Amino acid sequence: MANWFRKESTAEPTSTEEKADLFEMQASSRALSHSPLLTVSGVHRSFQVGGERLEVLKGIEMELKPLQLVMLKGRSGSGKTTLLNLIGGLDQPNEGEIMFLDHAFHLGSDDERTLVRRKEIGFIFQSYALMPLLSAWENVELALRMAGVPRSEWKERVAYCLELVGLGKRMYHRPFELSGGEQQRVAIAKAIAHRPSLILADEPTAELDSQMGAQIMSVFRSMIATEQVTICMTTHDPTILEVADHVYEMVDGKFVS
Ligand SMILES: Nc1ncnc2c1ncn2[C@@H]1O[C@H](COP(=O)(O)OP(=O)(O)OP(=O)(O)O)[C@@H](O)[C@H]1O
Repeated sequence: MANWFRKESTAEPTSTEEKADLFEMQASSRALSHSPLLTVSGVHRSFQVGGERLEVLKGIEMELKPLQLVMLKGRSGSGKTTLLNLIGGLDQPNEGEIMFLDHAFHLGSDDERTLVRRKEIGFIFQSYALMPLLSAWENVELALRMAGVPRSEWKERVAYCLELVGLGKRMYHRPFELSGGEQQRVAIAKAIAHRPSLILADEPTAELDSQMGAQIMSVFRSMIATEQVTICMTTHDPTILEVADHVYEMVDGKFVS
């Protein structure tokens, strides 16, 4: 663990609880300081496909500042999801650095990145990724259980998150009893429930009509204000891009300005 936690005090955290406390302290001090939440420097990612090497990311430089809504745009296959996976610690670069809070995602082991991810990152996918047999309430509760949030906090937090996304009256519906926009709002409540500092969303509005897409963006905006979260998402939709604080355009594995 020596490389993983930057020493801001002389005592290394040892237990999972101590590490969790440290994450929270780092996240809140980061939000106050306005220094970047995430920095990507010189990142390359390639894949071996058959006998060939496919260069997908070719030197990415990027920064996410606290409380920003940042969007990645680019043609299909340009590398947006590959980058989102690296930022979320689901994958590692072949070259370059990814610093998230004070964690070096390019160096950490799978287990170390998983620990940070569970605590600090929420994911939202185009296809909602809800458990079909569980109600909206149970889906959000499951996210809290997975993140190790004490059971005593679940009830209040689940109710709060579902209210935040405007589903106060649909808490006990199962996914098939909800519209696409409502299902995506459950997915958002799930992603935010454990109080992450970063939300990563891959095409969160792609399955929705423009009115529902606009509603999701308005939920994102209120989440940034009330939950002190930073959001990085991919989109193809030009009307949605207008809402962003910053847009990175990817062309063939690189950002163009
Ligand atoms: N694990 C992998 N192995 C091999 N090739 C991969 C892998 N992951 C991604 N790729 C390739 O990398 C390229 C970029 O894929 P990526 O999913 O990042 O694009 P994208 O910009 O998100 O596209 P879309 O908008 O269609 O989702 C594609 O050509 C894809 O086939």
